[in-house]
Amino acid sequence: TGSTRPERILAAVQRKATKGDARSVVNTIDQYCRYQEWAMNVGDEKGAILDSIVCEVKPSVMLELGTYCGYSTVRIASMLPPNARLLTLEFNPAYAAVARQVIAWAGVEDKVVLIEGPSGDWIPKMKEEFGVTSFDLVFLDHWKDRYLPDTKLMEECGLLRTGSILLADNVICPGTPEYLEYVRGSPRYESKYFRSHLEYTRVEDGLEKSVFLG
Ligand SMILES: CCCNc1ncnc2c1ncn2[C@@H]1O[C@H](/C=C/CNC(=O)c2cc(-c3ccc(F)cc3)cc(O)c2O)[C@@H](O)[C@H]1O
Ligand SMILES: [Mg+2]
Repeated sequence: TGSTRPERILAAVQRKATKGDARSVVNTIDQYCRYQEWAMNVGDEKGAILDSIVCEVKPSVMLELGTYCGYSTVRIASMLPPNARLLTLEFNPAYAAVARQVIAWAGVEDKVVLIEGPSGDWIPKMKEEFGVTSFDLVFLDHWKDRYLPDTKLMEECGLLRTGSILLADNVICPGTPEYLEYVRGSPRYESKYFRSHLEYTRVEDGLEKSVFLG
């Protein structure tokens, strides 16, 4: 049995990226996925928008839904101050195993808690298991039809406070129509679209930033 795409991405990181250098890991994955084989990382163009929002918000506690290979996990963690925490949820054990090694190679494991399992099970346990009061920033990048149910679940679990920010990837491609309709139509959110492109392509895509108003 051959290697999987995430395993090949990890091999590229361990071969080419400087150990302990998060930016080198990010650049290596972007290089590999642009010139060797495409993969569903948020990528360099949308990643720059993600960086600017993480820098602006300066979250103390952040949640990422859908770790995959850990590309955005490393990107975000490299922007966080030492005492900030990034919790990231991944339910595919093989992807989680790759992500743990990518996160370790980047040297950001002290800021990251990778939780293996489905968001639907873990979101209701965030307070009791991880001492989370509320999330300052949530990056949604998992199955697109789960953005809306998981947002409603976070609301119900009291994990969003006035000013909490949701940042959603792929609102155009593959698209998250129900989620967009909800956050753009709800009086409880102030939403803004950041136009960009699908990672490593010229296809339109973008990020939706939605501030929870309480
Ligand atoms: C129970 C399911 C919901 N809860 C979940 N809880 C925890 N982890 C979950 C998860 N869902 C999915 N995941 C994980 O997130 C990741 C899934 C991401 C889904 N992303 C996409 O489909 C995607 C797809 C594209 C894409 C765009 C164009 C195209 F032609 C082909 C693909 C681009 C992207 O940027 C994407 O993010 C995987 O690692 C998966 O195991
Ligand atoms: Mg994505």
